[in-house]
Amino acid sequence: MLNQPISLHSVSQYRSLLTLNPASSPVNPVIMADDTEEIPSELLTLAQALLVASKSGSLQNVKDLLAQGAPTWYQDEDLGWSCLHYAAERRMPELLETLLEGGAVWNAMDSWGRTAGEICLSLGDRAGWEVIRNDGIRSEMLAHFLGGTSSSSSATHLKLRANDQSSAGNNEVFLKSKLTWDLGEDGKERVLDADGNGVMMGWEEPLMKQHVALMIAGRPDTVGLAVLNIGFGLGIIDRIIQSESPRLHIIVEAHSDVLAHMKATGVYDWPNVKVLEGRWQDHLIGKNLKRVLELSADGFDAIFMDTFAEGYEDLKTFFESVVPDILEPQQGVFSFWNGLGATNATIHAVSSSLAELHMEDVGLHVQWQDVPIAESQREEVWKGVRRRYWDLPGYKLPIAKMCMH
Ligand SMILES: C[S@@+](CC[C@H](N)C(=O)[O-])C[C@H]1O[C@@H](n2cnc3c(N)ncnc32)[C@H](O)[C@@H]1O
Repeated sequence: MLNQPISLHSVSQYRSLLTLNPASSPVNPVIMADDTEEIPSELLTLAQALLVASKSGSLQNVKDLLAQGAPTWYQDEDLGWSCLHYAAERRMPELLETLLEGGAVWNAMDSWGRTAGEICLSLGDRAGWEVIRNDGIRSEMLAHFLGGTSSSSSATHLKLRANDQSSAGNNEVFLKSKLTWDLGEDGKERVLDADGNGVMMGWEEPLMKQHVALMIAGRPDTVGLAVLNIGFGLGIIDRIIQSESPRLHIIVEAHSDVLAHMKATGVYDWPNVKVLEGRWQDHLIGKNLKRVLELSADGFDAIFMDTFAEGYEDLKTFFESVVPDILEPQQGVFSFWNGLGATNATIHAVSSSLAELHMEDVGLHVQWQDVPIAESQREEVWKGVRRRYWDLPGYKLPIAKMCMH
């Protein structure tokens, strides 16, 4: 596609905060109008003509400019809009297709962190949005096959491992960070790290309920279930799992403050609970995995993954290298907190689809449940929290099972 540096978007997972707000994300320099001294004047003229044509010209006009080499990566100074943003306002899917074929970047963000996809959504233009989303999936898959997503070989692709050394972006730093438990202004319990990032917040309880309902729903004998949960946090999901009386309930937790809290509140004494202290990587990768399987020889009926300050690559390692070996192959369900691209609807959709394709690669077939979460949009929920880790009205909840061929 193109080699110019464009806005760099980090897709974070697990409440890491390197999302899409330009004020807080590690954004590469966007090529905007104020960088004009770096752009040869003929190219600049073509770039500006393409913005105008995308905004109000004909499709042929846009095609002609692309044929002349007009750059699709240029974003104007006022709004930070690219040709794709202007085209998105016109509800012309074919125009979007033409620009994307001409090299426009599906996830270029404007000054407010919105992609052209958000413009389509705000206008109710589903067809236009799908054109952009599908291009995003194609382009991210291609980047993945070429090995470009986890390294930073191209600044235009989703960066699946956030380059953030703070507590919210680096698991090692987080695990040394002091945690505090308090009540938010919404009256709900929350746990914050030393930087004031929300590690887990009470507004998520209905979501956690939904995860358990969908993982365990329709199972006739919940008493017989073996469940594995990664990441205790506030223990919301573990309490819900306990109410289903599983025969085995393993909790893997790495943070010493959380472990101390669990001891102090009697979690270690819950029926059939076994707490594995340490990182999931220590217990579930390599030879130690065997020890966990000895606790449930047929594998686990439900596995849930919800950590903090880890990236998509960690989640991918989990579902590639752990899940297929320990999920009960007939009925077992794997689910995870889907915080992928959590502040931008288009990026949430594209990164969820990318995860789906990666799961298919290892024989996990995923179905998505669209869950509305109006609660997360309330202002008081986020008072006293450094940054929102979630900013969407809807959540794509994954339910994955091994494909039986
Ligand atoms: C978001 S909270 C989990 C919330 C939980 N689902 C609930 O319902 O309350 C994330 C938890 O994962 C733990 N954690 C982070 N990295 C981990 C790792 N690599 N292995 C195991 N636990 C980890 C954190 O200490 C934290 O307790």
